[in-house]
Amino acid sequence: MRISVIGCGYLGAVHASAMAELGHEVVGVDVDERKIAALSAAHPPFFEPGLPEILASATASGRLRFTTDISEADDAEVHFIAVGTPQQAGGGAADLTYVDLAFESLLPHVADGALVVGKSTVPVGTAERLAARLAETAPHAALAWNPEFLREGFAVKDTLEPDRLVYGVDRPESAAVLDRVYRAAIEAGTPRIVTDFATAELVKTAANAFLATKISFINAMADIADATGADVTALADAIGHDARIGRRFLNAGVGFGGGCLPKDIRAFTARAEELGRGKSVAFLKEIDAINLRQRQKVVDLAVEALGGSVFQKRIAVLGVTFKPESDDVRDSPALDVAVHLKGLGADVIATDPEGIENARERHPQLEYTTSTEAALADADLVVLVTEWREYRGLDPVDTARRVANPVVIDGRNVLDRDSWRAAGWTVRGIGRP
Ligand SMILES: NC(=O)C1=CN([C@@H]2O[C@H](COP(=O)(O)OP(=O)(O)OC[C@H]3O[C@@H](n4cnc5c(N)ncnc54)[C@H](O)[C@@H]3O)[C@@H](O)[C@H]2O)C=CC1
Ligand SMILES: O=C(O)[C@H]1O[C@H](OP(=O)(O)OP(=O)(O)OC[C@H]2O[C@@H](n3ccc(=O)[nH]c3=O)[C@H](O)[C@@H]2O)[C@H](O)[C@@H](O)[C@@H]1O
Repeated sequence: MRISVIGCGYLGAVHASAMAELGHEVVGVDVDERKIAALSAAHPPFFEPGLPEILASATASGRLRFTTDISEADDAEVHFIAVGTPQQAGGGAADLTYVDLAFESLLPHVADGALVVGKSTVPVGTAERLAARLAETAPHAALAWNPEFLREGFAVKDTLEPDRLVYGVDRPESAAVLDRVYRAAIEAGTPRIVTDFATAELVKTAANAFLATKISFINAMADIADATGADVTALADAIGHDARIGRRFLNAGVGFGGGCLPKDIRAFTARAEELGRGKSVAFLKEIDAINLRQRQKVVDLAVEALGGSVFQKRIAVLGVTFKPESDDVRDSPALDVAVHLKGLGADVIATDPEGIENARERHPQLEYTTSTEAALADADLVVLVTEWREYRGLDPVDTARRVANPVVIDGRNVLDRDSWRAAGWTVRGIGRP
């Protein structure tokens, strides 16, 4: 099929490449010339495992090209909209400017019989509004909402082998078109839910709200564990054995960040308030507050570990991205902690395998190094805030020799406390003695 993907960021670049990998003819469109130049040269403009390989093979096959010229989307049968929906400046609601602009710029290029498919995460009601606009200007085309559930770090696999497909449609023909797009996944038995626009939009928001709630729940338990000497990791293991609860997303620590969970729960709250249903999701404000307190907790632990002040103390911050296997620093708890410690007068040196460039762009005031050894050298305190494999795998004996003072705050509860303590370290975790 001929497909266009409007917006080639973390979601769109992977989607476009994956669709071409599946055999479709794909054009990726973005307004960012640098991004398009990089993608056209088969260089991913961000770090995502597996993307370089499929981008290279799809580009070489001739089935994938990138452009800043939206008129090249003209002959596509399916147009995916994958532009950003960030948090509005000065409020919690989603900023739909990019969706609206992309949609308007696409309208003159929508052929009769084409399907416009929203992938961006939007407030419920958006699809209905855009469908009405489409009916005015391209009455022989249709709209669908097909939310995306990929995780950064696993984006390629999640796109090629999704755990479910959700189609929000207003006519059966649209579902049939999407079935052709996702034929491979459907033949592999992927569950598919065909529903209306509002439900499809809400499925996405609800899924992210649930995941955020799960993380804040365990972080709330970690706080009680801290007050009582209990161990939140053992608690999570024990409740996680109950299949109704499940162990995944019960890792206590510095909390959730990224370009999605934080802004999505705020946008959901704002939309529910607009609908007069603010009370129903008021708990999400508490989920957000618990999450942000985790960042402060790690900073407080650092101050405490250094005897009440971090002023002019050398602190090695391990990790700046919001999670491992990504270079994304959007709303990153790790970077927030580093910035906060710097603000308290600490001599912070932050390191990360992939995120330094993005971090430096946002916070040039911090000192960065890509070398873990250089970060650790003569540190008065080590703060692990993104659980990259290389930090989890640090040898406590060797690491103790590099630092000035063997004290570590394990902001992700990933270090083996016994072996670190046996090597002379003072170890502080989150919700663990
Ligand atoms: N990043 C992720 O893991 C996931 C993101 N999403 C949702 O997907 C959407 C996109 O997110 P990301 O890819 O992370 O954002 P991003 O910021 O990485 O990418 C958005 C892209 O859209 C481009 N763009 C903006 N206006 C445009 C226009 N008028 N025409 C063409 N391109 C335009 C930007 O230049 C940028 O490259 C958001 O709604 C997000 O919530 C959903 C699931 C996963
Ligand atoms: O809408 C989106 O963009 C995506 O948001 C999340 O994906 P992602 O942001 O890539 O990352 P997650 O793996 O969900 O992690 C989010 C944050 O939660 C934190 N987290 C995760 C799990 C956990 O147990 N504890 C915890 O603190 C991570 O460190 C990270 O900061 C969802 O998992 C995806 O399904 C969704 O498509």
